[in-house]
Amino acid sequence: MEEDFQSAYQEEESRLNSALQEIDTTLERLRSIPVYTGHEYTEQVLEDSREQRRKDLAKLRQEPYFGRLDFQGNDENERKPLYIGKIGVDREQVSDRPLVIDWRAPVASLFYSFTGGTEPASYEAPEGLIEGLVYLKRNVVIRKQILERVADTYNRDSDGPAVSDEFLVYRLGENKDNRLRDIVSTIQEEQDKIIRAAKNTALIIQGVAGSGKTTVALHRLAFLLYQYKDQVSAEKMIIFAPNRMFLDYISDVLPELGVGNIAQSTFPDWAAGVLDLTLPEQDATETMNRWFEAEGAMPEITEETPGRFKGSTALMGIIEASIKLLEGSSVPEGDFIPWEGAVLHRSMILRWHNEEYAPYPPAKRKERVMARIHRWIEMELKKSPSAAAMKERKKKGAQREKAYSGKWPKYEPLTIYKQIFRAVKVPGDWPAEAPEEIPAEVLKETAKALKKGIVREEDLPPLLYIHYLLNGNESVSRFDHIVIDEAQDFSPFQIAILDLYVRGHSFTILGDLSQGIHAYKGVHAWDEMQSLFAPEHTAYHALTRSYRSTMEIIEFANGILSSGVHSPLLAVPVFRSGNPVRLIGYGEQGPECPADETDRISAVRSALAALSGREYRTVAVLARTLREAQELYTVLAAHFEDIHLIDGSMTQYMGGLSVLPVYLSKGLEFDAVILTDADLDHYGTAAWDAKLMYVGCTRALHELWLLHNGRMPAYVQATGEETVLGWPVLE
Ligand SMILES: Nc1ncnc2c1ncn2[C@@H]1O[C@H](COP(=O)(O)OP(=O)(O)OP(=O)(O)O)[C@@H](O)[C@H]1O
Repeated sequence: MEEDFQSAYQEEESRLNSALQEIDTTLERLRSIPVYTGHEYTEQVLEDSREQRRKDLAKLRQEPYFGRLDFQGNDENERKPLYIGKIGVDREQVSDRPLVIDWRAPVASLFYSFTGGTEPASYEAPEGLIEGLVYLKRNVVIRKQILERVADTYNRDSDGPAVSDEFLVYRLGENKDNRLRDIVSTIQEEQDKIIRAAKNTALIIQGVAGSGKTTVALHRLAFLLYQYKDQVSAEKMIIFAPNRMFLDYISDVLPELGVGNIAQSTFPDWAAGVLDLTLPEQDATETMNRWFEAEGAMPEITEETPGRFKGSTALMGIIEASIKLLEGSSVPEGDFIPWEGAVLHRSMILRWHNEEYAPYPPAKRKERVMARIHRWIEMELKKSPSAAAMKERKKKGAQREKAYSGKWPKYEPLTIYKQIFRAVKVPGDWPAEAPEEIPAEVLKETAKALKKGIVREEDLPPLLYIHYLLNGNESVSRFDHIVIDEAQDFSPFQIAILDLYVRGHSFTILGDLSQGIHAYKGVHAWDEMQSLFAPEHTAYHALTRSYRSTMEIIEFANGILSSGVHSPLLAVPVFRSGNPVRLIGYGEQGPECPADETDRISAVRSALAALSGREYRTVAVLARTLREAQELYTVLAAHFEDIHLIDGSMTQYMGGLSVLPVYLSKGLEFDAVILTDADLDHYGTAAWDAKLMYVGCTRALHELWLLHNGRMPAYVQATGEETVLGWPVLE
């Protein structure tokens, strides 16, 4: 075994040296060609491609590839070692086998999809299905040109037919810094299927916590840019994420994959841009406070909860009907008379409006009709008997034109939205009462907020829809692809709106219903979203394997899922074992928690002190509410360096020691997590409380400690080998 390893290592070292030499020689040759700065088009194109190659090779020199796959196609007479890296590079002689194959290339898909066994494997190439035998799947770790590790994940010539998880487990065991990383060297089969799925589909992915949803979505973007390079561009792709700090957290992955310029936004930021609205900055925080900071049980969520109703397609119907009503009565009453003696009959204006410009949306239609009226005025002016009369008429005509334009309905989304909720005076022929389909409580609350000038996040989809119905989307350039992360917090209405702004229903929609802590506005079942698309335009995938946490943490979190969240979607762990989950009561004593240090803050301090010897790079203290997080932070800041409070307003994730309310931890991960207040005073027995607890527990990669004062909810079960009670014994 050791001998095999030695020889594999030597073989790879010598291949690395020759690859580096080849890269250097090519690079030297390319650098010796003078840079072309002239105006000849063909020369410019050649120079661009040389420059791209110089850049690729310079990058490749540090870490040329990460994997090797030995494959022999059925119609080939020898097995070929294929080296797979983040960037593909051809040899100087293009007919030769590439020096490095891009991980997104068709043949490289075998590196991910091959799951062992002696049967032939196949991949889809442009020329058709290629079948053959895989002999070797090998991971190599190269850093700064040094070969650090060689691990065979599959070897046909050895005994075991299965693909080994050893390298994956090694990778997962590493400590993390403050950024999400690429996973090109260890993408798993079920993830690869999603990454390489066809472009024009609304993919809906339900994935348990830590199943790689965010990571997979980012790799998928890189794949789409490679596979459909003539049809899509990075500038026309967008990622929607829950907040700006999360966008910062994921911001390194795409550049690592050689992809730049993809827009990243939160839905409110994007919507505010389309609507040209300035949203009050505190809005999201206010909504969070309403739902997460209140004492006692969460209010019941029904279809009449404002966020749920305003996110429903029922409201879309109400808006459509209201705009129709407005449109039907938009041409002002009476003929248009620019000055005495000239008459443009309303019947003519109606003909323009209802027939000639009928295909245009209302706001555009009004623009066209008014432009036509303007042209009519100019023709009439020419009939003036004298220059003086013309001047007089011109002045009067302009005034009346302006007045006439003012009599049209105000085609402005916020005004119409306020009218629908009867927060302002409604147009003359609208009924005084609001549409009866709007639940009374929603009507009252929304009208009250709108009268005060408050626009909430939940008001954005309806506002956008009104904007769309008024103006159409002809003038905006549509996206080539949209990624929606944490999609369980999105409403069907949001998705329906985004579908108007993307070509070919090209979506990657990822989320986890078990983490649906924003159920007051998000979906409760994926069908709510899937039913927006025709069956041939949508596909559903489930990711059940979880990569983030140790087996102990996953098993423990599964207990919360099954007995608290009541979800059948349990996570399947990778075989990576770590320390047991620790449950500690404040009142308990231990060698690291002296008798007098029995309160909450002392317990957290003791826990942090105990963990500090373990060299974790990111540690989180998760409180139940923001207020409690703030209190903890104030005290801890005096004792610990590199400590940060995450309060929802941050735009950057700093790593180190973070103190935050549990609901803001969604999407993030930490080497170690201390979840304070894991007791019945802070987490009730409802599924929603269990979801919050599940989110908190699944943030931990290697270590999870729960501190509690008194009884814990029944779904926190201290059974089995994966948990241990009390403080650790001093080592
Ligand atoms: N195939 C893989 N190889 C190595 N690491 C992986 C793989 N898949 C996922 N991971 C790691 O697992 C962790 C979780 O990934 P990610 O945050 O993308 O998951 P998620 O499903 O979005 O999680 P959550 O819903 O809990 O926020 C990350 O550290 C990621 O690097």
